[in-house]
Amino acid sequence: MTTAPAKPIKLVVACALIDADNRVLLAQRPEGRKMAGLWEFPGGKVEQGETPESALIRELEEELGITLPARCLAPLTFASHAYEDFHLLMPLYISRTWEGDPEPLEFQALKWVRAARLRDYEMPPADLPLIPILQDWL
Ligand SMILES: Nc1nc2c([nH]c(=O)n2[C@@H]2O[C@H](COP(=O)(O)OP(=O)(O)OP(=O)(O)O)[C@@H](O)[C@H]2O)c(=O)[nH]1
Repeated sequence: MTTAPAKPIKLVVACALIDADNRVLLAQRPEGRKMAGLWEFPGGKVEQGETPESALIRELEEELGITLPARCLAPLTFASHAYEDFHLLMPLYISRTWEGDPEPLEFQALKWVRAARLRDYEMPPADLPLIPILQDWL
């Protein structure tokens, strides 16, 4: 019997930013990248030497221009999804508090979305199981 070779696990951290109207921030992936045009939670890969929290704080600063102290991040849930060439493991944090107005520095667009409307936005397959969890929570 043969077993398929294990895919590398890619550790990506992401955050559901929630505004005063209880809407969640979705970001549209830029042109020219894999899954361009899909809507995702801001975040990115954990690099060597980083904790998940420090990676997320760095990504939110680079991608959105916001400052978010680690104490403002709470763990919400995670995604575990087999893509073709890697297995994605993505802790999803949640936050209601940060400094600055999110700007689409590395995205095509940003959108504040009500929980009930999340399915109107096409998201990467790994994110689909996260939607009902967020809807229950919000
Ligand atoms: N930030 C973020 N990434 C997500 C989400 N859902 C999801 O499948 N991903 C995947 O997680 C990976 C994030 O890596 P990345 O931010 O460094 O983006 P990337 O496309 O440049 O990755 P690459 O450098 O391997 O090509 C991508 O493969 C992206 O498709 C999500 O909601 N937020």
